[in-house]
Amino acid sequence: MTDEATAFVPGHVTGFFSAHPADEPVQAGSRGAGVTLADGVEVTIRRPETPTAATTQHVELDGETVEMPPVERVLDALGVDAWVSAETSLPLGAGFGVSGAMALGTALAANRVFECGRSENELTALAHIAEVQSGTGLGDVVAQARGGVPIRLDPGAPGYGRLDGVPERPTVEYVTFGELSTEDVLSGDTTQLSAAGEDALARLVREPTLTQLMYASRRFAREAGLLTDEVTEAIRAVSDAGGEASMAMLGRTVFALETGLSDAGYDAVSCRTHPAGATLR
Ligand SMILES: Nc1ncnc2c1ncn2[C@@H]1O[C@H](COP(=O)(O)OP(=O)(O)O)[C@@H](O)[C@H]1O
Ligand SMILES: CC(C)(COP(=O)(O)O)[C@@H](O)C(=O)O
Repeated sequence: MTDEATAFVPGHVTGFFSAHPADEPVQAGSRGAGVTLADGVEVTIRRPETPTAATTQHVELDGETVEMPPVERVLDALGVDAWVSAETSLPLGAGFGVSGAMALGTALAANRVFECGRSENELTALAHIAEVQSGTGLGDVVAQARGGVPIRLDPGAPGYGRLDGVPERPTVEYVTFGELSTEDVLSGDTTQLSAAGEDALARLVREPTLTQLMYASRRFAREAGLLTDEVTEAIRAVSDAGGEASMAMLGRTVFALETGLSDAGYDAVSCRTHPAGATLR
């Protein structure tokens, strides 16, 4: 038995997606594609020192207490009380899948500390359901559990969702101009956005390459009406400098292949694709 465990979950930038609600959250989710990042989230789970109500569900991110509904849902689903502390270099709420990473990392680490006896698919499903029920994500968790450049062909947790991938592991750069509330977008009318997402997926399935991923993502961002001025300007500057960039969903963030953003004069963060899924340290 151990009193502490730590899991690493890669960040995940979605290039395009379509929303697929379902009566059962395990079957709900998104179709789409994106890139998992070696810049991720380390989630540590500890048994509460004094098991009182005030301390049992305590979530910290980079030393600050945060409200993180998906994490609390995961702990409730496992029937455990824990202290959760996470560290990341990624900005929260800006399209990097931080909430999904915290949910999946919590599931993996709590399973070890409290000896819940769940399998990887069961833990991925718990985190996926928690994100869907919280309205903070639809497809990040299953993408983060896979790693690489995931293509989400069918929505849902393992056993329902179906994934493939672009067989490349690019270095990407990213720059963020701020948050975009996932909850607000997903709780609105996603009809137009999802139609654009389905078109983008059909393109990528026909041509599963990085160039097509970036082209389909740019087209999606425009057709979904999600572009902001600074994002549009950065994408255009990367294109003018001969690179390929698009908007990270859902955030006021731009990601580009290789050195596209720095070549266009932006002070960007460079990051490798994460080749595998989430893992316990
Ligand atoms: N300072 C913060 N900024 C944005 N979200 C925050 C913050 N603190 C806590 N949260 C919670 O984190 C979650 C962010 O989820 P989401 O918008 O999907 O971002 P991400 O792309 O990082 O997953 C939301 O549940 C939100 O309530
Ligand atoms: C794009 C989004 C719906 C939200 O992503 P984030 O804002 O990073 O939580 C993601 O969960 C997906 O289904 O692809």
